[in-house]
Amino acid sequence: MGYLKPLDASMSNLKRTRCICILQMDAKASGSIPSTELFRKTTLPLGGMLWVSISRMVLWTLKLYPSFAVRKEVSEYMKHMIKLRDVLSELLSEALGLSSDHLARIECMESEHLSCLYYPPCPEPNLTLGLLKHSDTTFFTTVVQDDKGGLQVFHQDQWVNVLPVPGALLANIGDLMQFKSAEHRVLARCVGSRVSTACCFFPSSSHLFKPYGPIKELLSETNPPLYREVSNMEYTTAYQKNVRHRTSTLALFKL
Ligand SMILES: O=C(O)CCC(=O)C(=O)O
Ligand SMILES: [Fe+2]
Repeated sequence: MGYLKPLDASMSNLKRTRCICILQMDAKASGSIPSTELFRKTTLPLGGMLWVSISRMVLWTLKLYPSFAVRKEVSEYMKHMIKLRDVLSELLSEALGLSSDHLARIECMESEHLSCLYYPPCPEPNLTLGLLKHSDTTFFTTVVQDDKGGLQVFHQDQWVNVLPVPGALLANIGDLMQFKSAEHRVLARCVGSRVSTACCFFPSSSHLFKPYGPIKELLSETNPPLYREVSNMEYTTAYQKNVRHRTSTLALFKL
């Protein structure tokens, strides 16, 4: 990890991002269905139209050749991610002093969603971010980044580079775990593109309105709940509202 202070002051108010989500896939939905809505954010003023046009061409190519998005490798990758989720679920349960199947039983990470992100080179990386500062609205997310770097996590009041480690996966704690989720962002770079995949785990859509809250077995007089119960639907709705104002959503659910 390396610390990166000087850029931060000048970049903390940036609102422009330069990242295309080239594939979104819900692995449970009949094997693999590529989403046709592949955009993240397109808010570049200068040169933006050209960039958007190129992005649209990528979208059209994917629509014309949907098999691109359902390649065997993607399905295989998801199978491995699901196995990893099961192992992490057991390890996290045990680390909390619960039975190893506790988190699996409450079905808090039953669904998975894969995003493949493409960050094109940016002529003005000092004016644009690859991905704005955010926390994930998931239970947790695993990220694989290529060797270009650019991912940063907010730690002890500064942005810290998460340097790529060959063969390593990152596991990001998401908001639904209701610990302090890791705020992160991705820098834009002027030379060469960057790709990453983010595999998100969250409660299944059949539990959209199921309230999740502090685990009762872990509460005591000296360890009272810090957050109230919240459903995935309620949380996601609040998050989307808040993201526009760039304020913390977790804070809304604090007791
Ligand atoms: O591209 C990355 O390294 C991070 C992606 C990310 O944070 C996300 O998709 O939520
Ligand atoms: Fe993220």
